[in-house]
Amino acid sequence: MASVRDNQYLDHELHVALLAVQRAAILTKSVFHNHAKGTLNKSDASPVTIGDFGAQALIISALQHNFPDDEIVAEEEAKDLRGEKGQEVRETVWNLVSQTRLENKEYEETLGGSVKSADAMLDLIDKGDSQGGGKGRIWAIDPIDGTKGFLRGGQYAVCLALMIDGDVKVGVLGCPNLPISDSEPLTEGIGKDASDEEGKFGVVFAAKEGYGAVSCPLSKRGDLKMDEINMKPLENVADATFCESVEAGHSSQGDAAAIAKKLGITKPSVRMDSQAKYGSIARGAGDLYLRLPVRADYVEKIWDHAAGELIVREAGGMVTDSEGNRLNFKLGRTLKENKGVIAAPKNVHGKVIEVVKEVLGAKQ
Ligand SMILES: Nc1ncnc2c1ncn2[C@@H]1O[C@H](COP(=O)(O)O)[C@@H](OP(=O)(O)O)[C@H]1O
Ligand SMILES: [Mg+2]
Ligand SMILES: [Mg+2]
Ligand SMILES: [Mg+2]
Repeated sequence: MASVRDNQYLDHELHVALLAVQRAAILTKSVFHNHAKGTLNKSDASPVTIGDFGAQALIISALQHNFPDDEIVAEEEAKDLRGEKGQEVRETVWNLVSQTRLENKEYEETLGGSVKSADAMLDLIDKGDSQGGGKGRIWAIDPIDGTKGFLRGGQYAVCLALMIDGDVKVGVLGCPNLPISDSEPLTEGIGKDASDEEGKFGVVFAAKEGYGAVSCPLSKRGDLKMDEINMKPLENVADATFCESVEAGHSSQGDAAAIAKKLGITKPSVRMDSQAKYGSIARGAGDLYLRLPVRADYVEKIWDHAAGELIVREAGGMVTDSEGNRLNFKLGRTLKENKGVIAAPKNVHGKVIEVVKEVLGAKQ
């Protein structure tokens, strides 16, 4: 198979996305270790931190520099950082954004260098307000996915995807707290080699549609030494390790346990925040990702899935909703046609969906 690296189609996009995610991950890592996280509560009562704002500003700055005509759907907005009320948080975020750069100067130039001012930073954050849809080039950004994990010291991911006419073409996930090595077992917390070592920390996963998936250590320089990754072959679904959200409010852990039992799975679930779940199964550290609706009225957001979905598919897996339908990224900022997410190796995906339908159907 052609690899992510050996074809020029969308190569600049992939390169910029990889560098932008690495730079943003340097910022989030520094917040994770050195700062009060400056948590605010959003209107839906979910948290957002200075790390989320700073990472979004840096990623959008890099995209605007390289692809000024592209649209951007990003999770956060700058409203709470504006005016007198927002001054303190704004200044903290600005400090972070103005100080964070890749150590490799050439790479930093590729990203367009620093943001010019605090006001420019706020405007960049608000450039992520596209309504999305099925036409043209649209980037989806989740600057910190798994904010609750980030606050708890668990897993989180910096997520960036490019959609063209509603199809995900490029996906990048920076996971600063996952083990660097693809052969480490599935982990809930910080991997033993995830700490700084020659400027390396955690892992970045990437995929380009039709060209496979890769992983590479995150590094302060922005170096890109990529290895191909693949889902682990799984002959018997009963032997699977499955992962799910740490947050019971995001995915029904009771339904997942019932599904696992019916599939004959005996290993306990690995609970992990964020799209690190997609990256982990794509590199064969686990087999299944089950995300089962808790509330009928919740609609999944495109930035929570776009990058991870492509990475799992390109690593040889299949990703659908709980009814077996592909995720539809063409409908705006949300996946309004889909409920839940089931990611699995292709050969067992049908069996898993059958059991998911039985278990969810029996509740109605
Ligand atoms: N009721 C709900 N059901 C499913 N997902 C939810 C949810 N409420 C919030 N989320 C999403 O779950 C994401 C985290 O997923 P996970 O549980 O896999 O770590 C959050 O992303 P953010 O942390 O970017 O806000 C948020 O968008
Ligand atoms: Mg959020
Ligand atoms: Mg998210
Ligand atoms: Mg987020």
